[in-house]
Amino acid sequence: MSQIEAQFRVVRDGFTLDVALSLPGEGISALFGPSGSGKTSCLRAIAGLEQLPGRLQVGDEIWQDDSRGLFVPPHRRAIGYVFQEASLFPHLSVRQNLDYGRRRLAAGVPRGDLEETAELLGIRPLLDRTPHSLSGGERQRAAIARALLCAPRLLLMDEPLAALDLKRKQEILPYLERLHQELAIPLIYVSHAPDEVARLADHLVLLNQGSVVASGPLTETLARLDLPPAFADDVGVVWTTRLAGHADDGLSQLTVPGGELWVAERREPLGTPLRCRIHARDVSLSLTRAADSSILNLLPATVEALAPADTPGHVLVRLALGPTPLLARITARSAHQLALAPGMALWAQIKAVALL
Ligand SMILES: Nc1ncnc2c1ncn2[C@@H]1O[C@H](COP(=O)(O)OP(=O)(O)OP(=O)(O)O)[C@@H](O)[C@H]1O
Repeated sequence: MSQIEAQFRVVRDGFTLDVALSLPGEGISALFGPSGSGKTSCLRAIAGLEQLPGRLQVGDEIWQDDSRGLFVPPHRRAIGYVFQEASLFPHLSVRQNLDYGRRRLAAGVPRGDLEETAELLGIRPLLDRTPHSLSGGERQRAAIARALLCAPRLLLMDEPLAALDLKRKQEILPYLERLHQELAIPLIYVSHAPDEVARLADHLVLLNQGSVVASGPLTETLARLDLPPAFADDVGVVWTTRLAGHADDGLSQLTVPGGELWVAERREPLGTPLRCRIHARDVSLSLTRAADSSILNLLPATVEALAPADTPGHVLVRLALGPTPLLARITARSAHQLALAPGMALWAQIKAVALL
C-alpha cells in the first residue's frame, strides 16, 4: 500500500493540534511524545472516532477531505483499533469475541483465518475461555487478534501495553515483533515508552505540544541533534544489526553497515536481525585506537556534526560509521581538547550495548 497522508488542525481549550503526517504504507510507525502532545488525538482522527478539521488519505482511499465535504464514518474505514485496555465482550468466549468483527464484514471482504491468527498471537489454547479468566497480557493479545480479523487495511494501537505490568509487557512484546514480521498492512503505534518504540518501530514521528517535531526512519530520526529537551533524556541510536558469528570465549558478533559489535553470547541462528540501543552517554571518543582499554567495541568513525547537549557543559557529537549514525555525549571541554570538527576521523568507544 502506498503512503498514509494526514493533515489535521484544531484549536481547543488552549491546545492547538497542527500536524501533517506522511507515513509509510508498511511496517510500524510510532507516534511518540510526552503526555498531552496529541498522539491519541491524531490516532482517533485517523480512525474517524473524532472529526478534526483536515484531510486523510490511506493508500488510494480518501477517508476525509474537508474541501470536498468528504468524511468516511469510522465503521466504513477498514481499521483495526487496539486500545490501552482490551475491550472484549465479557459474556462471549475468546473465540466468539474474535469471530464478532469477522462476521460483520461486508460480503466479498476476505475473512482472516481465526485459528491462524490465534496461533500468531499464542492464544489458541485460550479460545474457549472467557475474557475475565485471562491475564491482562492474554486479553490484550486477544484484542489484537480480534482487530486483525476485521480485515483492516490499517492497524492502530494506542499504548497497548500501558496498562500492563513489566512482566506482562515483556510477555507480549515478542508477539508484537512477530506481528511486525508477518503483517502486510501498516501499523500506527502510539506510545510514550522509548523502549517499546526502539524495539518495534521502523518509522518515528515525534510529537510535542500538538506539533510534529521530527519524522522519518527510526535510526536517522533518533540520531538527530536538534530534538527538543522533551526527547533528550535518553538520547542515543537504535541499530538493526545481524548476528554474524560466535567466538569461543562467550561473545557473539553483530554487524551493521560500517561497523561491528561484540556482545554477550546470543543463541539465535546466524543472520538473525537483532536491534540494539546505544545511548550517547555510553559512547566516548579518542583520536587513536586505544590498545590499553578494556572496552571491546572500538569503532572507526567520522565526525558529522556537533551540537550542545541538554546537560550543561556537554555536547552531542553525531558520528558516521559508513552509512550508520552514532551519537556520543561528551563534555564540551573534551570536544575542545580533541579539536573535534566535522570530517574528522577518530575512534568511538562503546561502553554498553542494550540488546532490545
Ligand atoms: N475532546 C477533547 N476536547 C478538548 N480537549 C481535548 C480533547 N481530547 C484531548 N484534548 C486535549 O488535547 C491535548 C492532547 O491530548 P491527547 O490525548 O491527544 O495527548 P496524548 O499525547 O495522547 O497524551 P497521553 O500520552 O497523556 O495520552 C490534551 O491537552 C488534551 O487535554
